[in-house]
Amino acid sequence: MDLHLDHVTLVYPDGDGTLTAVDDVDLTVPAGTTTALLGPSGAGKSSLLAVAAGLTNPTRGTVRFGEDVVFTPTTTVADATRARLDRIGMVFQSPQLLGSLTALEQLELHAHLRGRRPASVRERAMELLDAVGVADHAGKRPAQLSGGQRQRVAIARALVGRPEVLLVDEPTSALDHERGTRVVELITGLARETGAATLLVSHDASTLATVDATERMLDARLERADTVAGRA
Ligand SMILES: Nc1ncnc2c1ncn2[C@@H]1O[C@H](COP(=O)(O)OP(=O)(O)OP(=O)(O)O)[C@@H](O)[C@H]1O
Repeated sequence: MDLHLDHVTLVYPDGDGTLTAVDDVDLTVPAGTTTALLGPSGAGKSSLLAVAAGLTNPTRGTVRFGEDVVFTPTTTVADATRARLDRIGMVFQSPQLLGSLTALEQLELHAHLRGRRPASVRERAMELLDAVGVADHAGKRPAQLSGGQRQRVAIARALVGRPEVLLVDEPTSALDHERGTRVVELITGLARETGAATLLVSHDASTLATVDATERMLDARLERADTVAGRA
């Protein structure tokens, strides 16, 4: 399913006034592809991701999956939570794994919370741990894994519910260039295989060789690609 942000604006209250963190952004991420979102600190990247994830409603505009309007200015918390559980996978800057669970259990719990049938979950979870290169560590807890391995488990966990949309916030910030590049490559490959429309926020353009498209955000707006190329 394609991800569409249609005229998305997000305004925060700010003292006596307001702050426009996202200003009339139009963006489509086709199913199975990965779009990277770059831009300086404070440009609005995390705010845009939060709207795409239904963590906050847009002030104006809508988020669609295909033709299906999923988040609007009036979406209820219950509907947003349900859509997030059923249809969206998220990877955060830090892996946010549960300390007492093994890698495999992190995925199983996540799938069960999403109401997936137990019988199919273990097989899918092992497939994904294999796909991200940590199948040999399925029985280990986070403290027994390296930073890169933990991030790989978090990526597998985000995909275990078979999400239509995958949202990734700075997955490489704790990794060196080599590992960061490999994690982005892994995400773009999995997006292609699973058909998830993937939006990936990054600070580090040098790790993005494998993404399908790059957008740059500045002062709450998207710059178009030709503008970016002109400035590169
Ligand atoms: N909850 C909030 N309330 C008020 N203002 C906020 C809130 N969250 C973010 N902002 C402001 O919105 C603007 C965009 O912030 P955002 O975190 O989306 O930027 P970013 O591009 O993700 O930055 P970074 O790369 O540093 O994470 C900033 O001016 C920020 O101060």
